[in-house]
Amino acid sequence: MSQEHQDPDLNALSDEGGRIVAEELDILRRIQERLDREAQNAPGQIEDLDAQLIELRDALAEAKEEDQASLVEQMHQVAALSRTRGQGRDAPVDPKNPYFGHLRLREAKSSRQRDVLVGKRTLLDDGDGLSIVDWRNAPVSRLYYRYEEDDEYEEEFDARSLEGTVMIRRSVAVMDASLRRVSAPQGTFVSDRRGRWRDAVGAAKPSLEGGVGTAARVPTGQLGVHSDEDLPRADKHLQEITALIDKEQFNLITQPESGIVLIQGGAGSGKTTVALHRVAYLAYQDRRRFAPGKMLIMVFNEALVEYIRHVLPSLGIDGVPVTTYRRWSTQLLRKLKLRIPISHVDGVPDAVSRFKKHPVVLRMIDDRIGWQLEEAEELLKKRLGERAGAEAALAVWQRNVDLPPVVRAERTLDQIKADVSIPGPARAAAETALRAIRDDLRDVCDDWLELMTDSEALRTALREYAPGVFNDADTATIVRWCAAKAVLDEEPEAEAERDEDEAEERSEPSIDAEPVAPKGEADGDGEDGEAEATPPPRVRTLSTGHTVGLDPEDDAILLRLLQRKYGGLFLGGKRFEYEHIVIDEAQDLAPIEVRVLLDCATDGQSVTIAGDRAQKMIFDNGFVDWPQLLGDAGLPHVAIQPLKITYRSTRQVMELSRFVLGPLHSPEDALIAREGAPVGYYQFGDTGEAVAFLAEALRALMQREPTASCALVTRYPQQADVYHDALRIAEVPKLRRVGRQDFSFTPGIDVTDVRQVKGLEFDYVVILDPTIQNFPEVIEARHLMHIAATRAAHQLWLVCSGPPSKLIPEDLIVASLE
Ligand SMILES: Nc1ncnc2c1ncn2[C@@H]1O[C@H](COP(=O)(O)OP(=O)(O)OP(=O)(O)O)[C@@H](O)[C@H]1O
Repeated sequence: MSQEHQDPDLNALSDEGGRIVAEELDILRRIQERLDREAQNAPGQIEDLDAQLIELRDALAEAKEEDQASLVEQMHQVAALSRTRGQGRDAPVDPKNPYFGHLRLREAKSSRQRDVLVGKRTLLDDGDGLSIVDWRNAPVSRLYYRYEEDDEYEEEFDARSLEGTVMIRRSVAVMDASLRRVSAPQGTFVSDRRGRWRDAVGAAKPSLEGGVGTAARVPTGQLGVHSDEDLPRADKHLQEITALIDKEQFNLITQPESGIVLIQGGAGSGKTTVALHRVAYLAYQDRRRFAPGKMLIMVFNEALVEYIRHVLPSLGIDGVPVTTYRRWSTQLLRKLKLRIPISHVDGVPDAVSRFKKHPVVLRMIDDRIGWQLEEAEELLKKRLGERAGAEAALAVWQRNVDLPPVVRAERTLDQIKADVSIPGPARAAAETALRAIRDDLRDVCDDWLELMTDSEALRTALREYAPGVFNDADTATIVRWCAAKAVLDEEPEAEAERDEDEAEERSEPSIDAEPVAPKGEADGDGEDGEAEATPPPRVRTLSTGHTVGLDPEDDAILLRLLQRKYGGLFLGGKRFEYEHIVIDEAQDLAPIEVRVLLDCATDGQSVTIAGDRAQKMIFDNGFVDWPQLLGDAGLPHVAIQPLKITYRSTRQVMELSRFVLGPLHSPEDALIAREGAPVGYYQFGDTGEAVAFLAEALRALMQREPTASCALVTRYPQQADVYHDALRIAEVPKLRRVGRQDFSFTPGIDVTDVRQVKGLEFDYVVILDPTIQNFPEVIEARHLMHIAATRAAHQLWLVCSGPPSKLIPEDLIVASLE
């Protein structure tokens, strides 16, 4: 039902609130009437946008100064529309949800006022002074994101400087064609479904002042801070987030298309939000270059894959592959058809995993390639001997020094073959040598086997490049485990005979291999199809009963070897690459993995890296801080862009989370978060008592706030099983046990363990049994408890049925006993 059919009741608002809301209702009505008119009058009519552009350009040349601003703006809008339509992806303004921001601008020169609305599509001004600008149309929407109400603005549009004052800046929520919320500097006003408007309380934005006095008051022992389920909440609708994006976030989203943007931000500061909006922004700027299939979003776990896939359509970028590193690398390696079967073994010893993620491996790869090239040159020289033309042939090889090794050998071979100025005998000798060199350089499986099984070289590298990192026992484990990989070099006879075609398929990758479309490679959809198309994964079983296969960490090593040898990854003769790559939660990747990803970006390296040093979950990748990761990944000069405001969690949650982090938290980070309900600590003698208390609180919560999401988070999965079973018996509604990242992202109660919840968000979080055993005073426990706590948007409880962890502030525990 649209707003016009309702009878809004503004009686409960102050005069100012009433005036603001009435003004917004009027604008919405005018826009909706116009959209109705357009839909009736000209269904399917396609405007000649090019003609409009030319008209506007001519008008601009002759326009009076006071009209220029509006004309330039319209030109931008038409140009943007034209770009979108040119790709056949036009979508009209959605009358149910036409815009989310409102600016009233007064131009300095003409003193004329115009209303510019910001939304997800463009609607040109048809003379009534109202237009909608696509938020991705940066020159215009920049005014919305960069300026506050009453600010004077000065912006360059196409080399013209436009000046004026922002008279009004409001964000609005239109849901199902009805205006439901208006946020203005004067206040936030909300309407229920029946059109009754009121002032919103407790909705203060995070600010440096801390919004004192706006905390939602919650009776002790009650889970839940919202009394009115009718109230639309900011954090549940991504479209609204687009309205709320702040200046710093917008600056990051609209960074130049090329180059690496590294975002460091605390939990809930909007890193993922910024990264996804950046993808949408780039796609809008250049749909051809940043087509969905040419971008990649790499996230930490399957739950985030699912969550982001849900979100992409609302940003207009569905079709962008979203995946995890593991899935991506395994699928890619299978497509590359190496002669070693791509199947992984479990139970990799910690020391081995740590070694394979350590930058030492990058150095070992570089060293190995260095030796190979030296040996190659020696061989070439030896074969050429004193023959006439030897120097000329050698000079060709040396001239190609900057090419990737395999390409260098191939190119040199071709050039020498074609160079008739080199006498025949020298040419023939060079050709023989170069063929052998090329074949040797191409064999990355051999490289990998050598790296793993040359025990002496391994020991030396560990000693030299990672002194003190691996002790003698670690080194022994690494050498032993890796040496066993030698067996992968042997093709079991039965298998080789069983399927000759298959063996053929697994031959060394070649730049001229059969074409395989890169699209779908990493989009996750191919997982099943992938399994069908690729030889079933196999491992070798030794007589000892041990299975030998690749370790998960080997994927990155093999991919890196291929990149170094071939100058990239090639599928079907084409470089496998992306126009833009998002790497989320980058602190949990190893430098070698980041390096592999970066080298999958096209020239210009358009990459967004987001992460938080405080949210480490992988502890064996050697991550200490960004400068070191960037250095190891070959990016020493990338600037780190901070996001400082916490949007997800309240000040109370963040204060507790900082205490939990202890020395891992950098004290210079200011805490900017909105006020909220106090963190609750509840101590019980045993689990049964805790369950009884929780069951009551959760039942009441689900009754009061049926749309709420709540996570009950344990340290270990088995503990989640226990709580889940007990709560189920206690008939807690909408209860789910989430054990394998299979969140439904719907209202209800998810019982899960801390490793599942990374990157996610819930209205309420209860950490179950934060005891001294579950969360001891060690780095890993600090990070894990911090991650669990910062998933809470509104309220956090700690429910403990054992001696409490030292990571919980003493005064919180004491207060709970009073
Ligand atoms: N400018 C903003 N105004 C209001 N809410 C915002 C803003 N930016 C982000 N948010 C909201 O804050 C929450 C956290 O955002 P997001 O998940 O992007 O943060 P993050 O930094 O990736 O978090 P984490 O590192 O904890 O996973 C989301 O609900 C998001 O919609």
